[in-house]
Amino acid sequence: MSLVEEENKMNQAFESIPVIDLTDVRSSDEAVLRRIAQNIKNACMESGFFYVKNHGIQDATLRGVVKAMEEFFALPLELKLAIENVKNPSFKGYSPLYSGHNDPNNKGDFQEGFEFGWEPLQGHDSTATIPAVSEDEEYSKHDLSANAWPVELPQFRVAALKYYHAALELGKLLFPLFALALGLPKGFFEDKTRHSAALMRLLYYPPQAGPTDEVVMGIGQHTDWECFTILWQQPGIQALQVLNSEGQWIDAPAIEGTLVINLGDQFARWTNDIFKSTVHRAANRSRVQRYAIPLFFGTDYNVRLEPIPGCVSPERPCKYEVVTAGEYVRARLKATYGH
Ligand SMILES: O=C(O)CCC(=O)C(=O)O
Ligand SMILES: [Fe+2]
Repeated sequence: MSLVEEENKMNQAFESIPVIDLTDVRSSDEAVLRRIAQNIKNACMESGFFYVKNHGIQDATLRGVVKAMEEFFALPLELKLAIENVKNPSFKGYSPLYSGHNDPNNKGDFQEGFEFGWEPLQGHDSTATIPAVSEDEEYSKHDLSANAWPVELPQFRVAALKYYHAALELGKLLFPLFALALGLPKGFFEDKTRHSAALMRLLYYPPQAGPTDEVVMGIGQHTDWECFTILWQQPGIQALQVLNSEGQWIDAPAIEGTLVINLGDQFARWTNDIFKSTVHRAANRSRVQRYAIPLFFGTDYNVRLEPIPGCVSPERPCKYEVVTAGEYVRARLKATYGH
């Protein structure tokens, strides 16, 4: 059965998000990988969201980055504004409250953020990754420019990059599984993900207890733009919600020991919407601060987002104009953050 035919048989709106066990993700046995890929495929076709457990990222690495975030966001505002993203040619650095407009109908996202991209981390084994470069001059400034670290906190950079590299490694293990899930050779995305167009955002959501105001969300409803996002969310606080096809917001609780993986628009474009890039939002209605860390993992900026065979048919023609990943991300950045 082709992917289009399989899709036609699915008509139930999802009501929960599955947890997938990655214990065997490093296996060299393709049959083992195929079993994991089958679970991933179901989740991708249904909601585009799943949790992963036994993902291999050390607790200490996560504790390190969370401590670093707490210290960073507690700095006086003027020190954070010294590295505000608008001062950086590739918009790395700090973003203040309300500066993002993920939902253009909102008054701004009620979150602070810190964004950075690939940088080598000495003594860590994923330094073999080459930095993002683009053959397209227009986009190269976006991925090549240096990160903007806070000088006051030297440990912040180390802790953030340690987690970045660990999450990047996990992301690289997932691409072959997505390829298998789509019935493609395992290495299909290899030559399309050489430069790790992966951006990490450290997010801080101040508490928003009190009467619910739908207009003030921590992050307004949106889809992500890349292939997939690896999201760590702080345990113990319910904030993230995912919209199903019946217009219901389904809670995506923070499950201890897991990460959320959600697909973004690049995968929706590769697959002509057979893999879902689903609308989601988050608001911290608790009385304590909440932290979250997405890593947005895309293909290289010069890669054209063309539909994969099996995802188009005469009844399901290609829904999207073919653009490069860089063109797409840049257009979304402009619409959301004005740069
Ligand atoms: O904070 C969260 O749980 C979600 C963040 C998110 O959706 C994003 O940054 O794209
Ligand atoms: Fe998102």
